[in-house]
Amino acid sequence: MAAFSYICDSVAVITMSNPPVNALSSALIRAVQKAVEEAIGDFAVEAIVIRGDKGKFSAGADIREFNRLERGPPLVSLIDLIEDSKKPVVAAIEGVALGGGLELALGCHYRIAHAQAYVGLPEVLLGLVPAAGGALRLPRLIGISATLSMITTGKYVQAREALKLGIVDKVVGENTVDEAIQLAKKVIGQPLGSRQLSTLPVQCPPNVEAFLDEAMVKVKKQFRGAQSPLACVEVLRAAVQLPYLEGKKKERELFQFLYTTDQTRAQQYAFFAEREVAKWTLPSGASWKTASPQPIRTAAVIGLGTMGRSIVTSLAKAKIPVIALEQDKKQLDIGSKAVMSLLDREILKMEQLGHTEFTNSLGPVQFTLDYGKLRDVDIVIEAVFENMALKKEIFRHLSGICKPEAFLCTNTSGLDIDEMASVTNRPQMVIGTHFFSPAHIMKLLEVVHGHYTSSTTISTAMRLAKMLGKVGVLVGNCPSFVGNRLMRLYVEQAVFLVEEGSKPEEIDRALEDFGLAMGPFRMMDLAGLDIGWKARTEIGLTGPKLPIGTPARQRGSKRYSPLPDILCEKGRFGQKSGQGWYKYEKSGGRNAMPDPWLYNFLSEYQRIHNLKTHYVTQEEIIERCLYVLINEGFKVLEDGIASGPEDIDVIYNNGYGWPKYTGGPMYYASIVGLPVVLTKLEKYYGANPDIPDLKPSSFLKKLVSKGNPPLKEWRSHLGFQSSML
Ligand SMILES: CC/C=C\CC(=O)SCCNC(=O)CCNC(=O)[C@H](O)C(C)(C)COP(=O)(O)OP(=O)(O)OC[C@H]1O[C@@H](n2cnc3c(N)ncnc32)[C@H](O)[C@@H]1OP(=O)(O)O
Repeated sequence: MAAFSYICDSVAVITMSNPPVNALSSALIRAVQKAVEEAIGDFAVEAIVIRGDKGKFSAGADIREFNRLERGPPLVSLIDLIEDSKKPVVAAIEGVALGGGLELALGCHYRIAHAQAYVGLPEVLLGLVPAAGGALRLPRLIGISATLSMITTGKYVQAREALKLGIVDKVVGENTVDEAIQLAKKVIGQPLGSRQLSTLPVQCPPNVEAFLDEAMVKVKKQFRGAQSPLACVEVLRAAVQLPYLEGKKKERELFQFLYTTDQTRAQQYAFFAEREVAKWTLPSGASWKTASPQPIRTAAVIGLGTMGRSIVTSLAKAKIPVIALEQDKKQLDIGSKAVMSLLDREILKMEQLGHTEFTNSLGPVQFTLDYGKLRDVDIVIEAVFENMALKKEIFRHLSGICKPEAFLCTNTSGLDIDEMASVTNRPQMVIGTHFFSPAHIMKLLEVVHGHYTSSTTISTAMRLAKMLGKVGVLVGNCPSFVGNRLMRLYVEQAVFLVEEGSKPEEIDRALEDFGLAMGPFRMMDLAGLDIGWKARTEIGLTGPKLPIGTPARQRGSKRYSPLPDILCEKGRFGQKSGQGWYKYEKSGGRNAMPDPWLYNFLSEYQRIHNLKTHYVTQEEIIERCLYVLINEGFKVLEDGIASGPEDIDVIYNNGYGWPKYTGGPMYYASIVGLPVVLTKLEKYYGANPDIPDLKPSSFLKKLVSKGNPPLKEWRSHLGFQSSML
């Protein structure tokens, strides 16, 4: 744990060591402080280099210590000690310098970074603000505008971009520590005034107050409901308006306020939940620890529709050579052009960030009509449209062509993995890899484990997620898996509320105000209403397969709303047709406007079906839409489709635009209190007995009867249910 120092030609090298990421725990801060004091007091030492052990500078404050009552020595005084040192201090940044790690480096007089390193102030992602001088020193180094972008988004900045911005003084390809020692020697005896960032003026754009006012408005809109991005703008205002020492007080004040909020607790939970889900275990005992992933050196994608194109892009971005296959020449031409344009956009983005080498580091993409080219790939991802017969035909075909060691994946968003696996000669190597659109951007990969899937296959798919920069969540095989299974009920509830008298824009506003990235109606319009319509037609919920005489608003004993089907029959498919739940300026337009036509249509619909409408409050919208989803989450746990509430939360936070500052649906339920959720569900089910999905799940009831245990104990109450994992 201890930082130790040694002297190399009058340069003391201090190594921070706290595996695996050298998080600045109380013990590490104390140890570094001691080492710096020793080095400063040692006559033989003329300069100091600070580095992190095992190729990582530091991932910042030790988040695991956040909830402990006893507090260690403040990082701020260590950083001040470093900055005030009369002997030059150089940070040798390898791997990461994040949060408090970067703040410590900003206290150093010089910074050298390895080309593969990245830096950032991601406190905002934990619901906090940088509070060890970072938000005050950084604008003095790189200006208000660049700092604003970094601290409000928490984005990680690669070394070359950091150099361009002025965060680091030099980027090196190798021997970072040796280079830092050389630099330290070179600057011995030189004045350090201009290198003590806290003493410099803040670099402001003209009319900085107006700039910050505008920033506040933008940030409020962009991070709706989140407190920490607003506090980040406030810290910058303090940096501009106040002398450094007073700015420090304000920084501390904001940090201490945020530190006590539910939002930061939820975001810390979300952070650890993401790491937790990587540690999958099966009831058989196989786990992430015992299974060995196989190497993925080459991949193929079948189908170049919207999903296929972005999956190819995602693989290419991860430098995995990929073969993209289409069934006919016309589709191949359209698809390949679309992929090339996506890749061009990615290259442009990277070039703008200063990564000139990026073009060469994309994995090569080859387009083909020939299945034979897939003979040697390590993994195939099928991404054709949702038709079981077609998918089975493809899997049968792949079985005969691909090498026996190749893994066969499907991007289905809800069809049966086992049925596909059953037509192959390697069912144990078939797995669902459910990407989210656009796949080269969205962080989630739902990894769907079928009955036959081997632990090696799971481990390889989970490794693929990591290679693509995604969070892989292992779930069991059931219709619609986890994400869409819950989402379907949420959307259905929203449509029922429209039948009952609410308007799409009222429902969207309520849920967007809650923090969801997009309300259900805008989401349906964006995705295309025809997709769900086709799926419902195929399974006979509507269209020609629907038995004659079926009541319009009932399927079996359950309530059904034909509203989305009727809109499709009228050619209202959403954005693509210029009208859906909203109207748009043109086909393909994005500006959703309430549509008076729809109001008339709904009144007529309510009249025809003799529906009694009522005033739907914002509270009812939130509760019915979210609690029905949460209720299904409990059923998913009960069915053994997800192994814990964390899995569901990670899926929703990363794939469905759920506000991370509420932790995810299951964590949110735990904060609201399970007895409250249960009581409300009972009330809504009582009023709507034809919506059985509102009937509280037995697992929810069980948890309430056990005294509403904290979320981390829920798994232990699952009992001996049959796990599908
Ligand atoms: C006054 C307050 C001052 C400062 C405030 C702060 O500094 S807040 C902290 C800001 N830092 C961060 O938010 C960094 C978060 N970490 C990451 O982004 C990634 O973990 C990282 C460092 C890029 C490494 O990613 P990788 O994919 O390689 O590994 P993984 O994420 O699985 O992490 C490995 C294990 O390290 C644990 N860990 C990571 N960061 C921290 C941290 N700051 N504190 C404590 N622990 C950390 C992570 O949980 C993993 O643990 P494990 O037990 O193996 O699951």
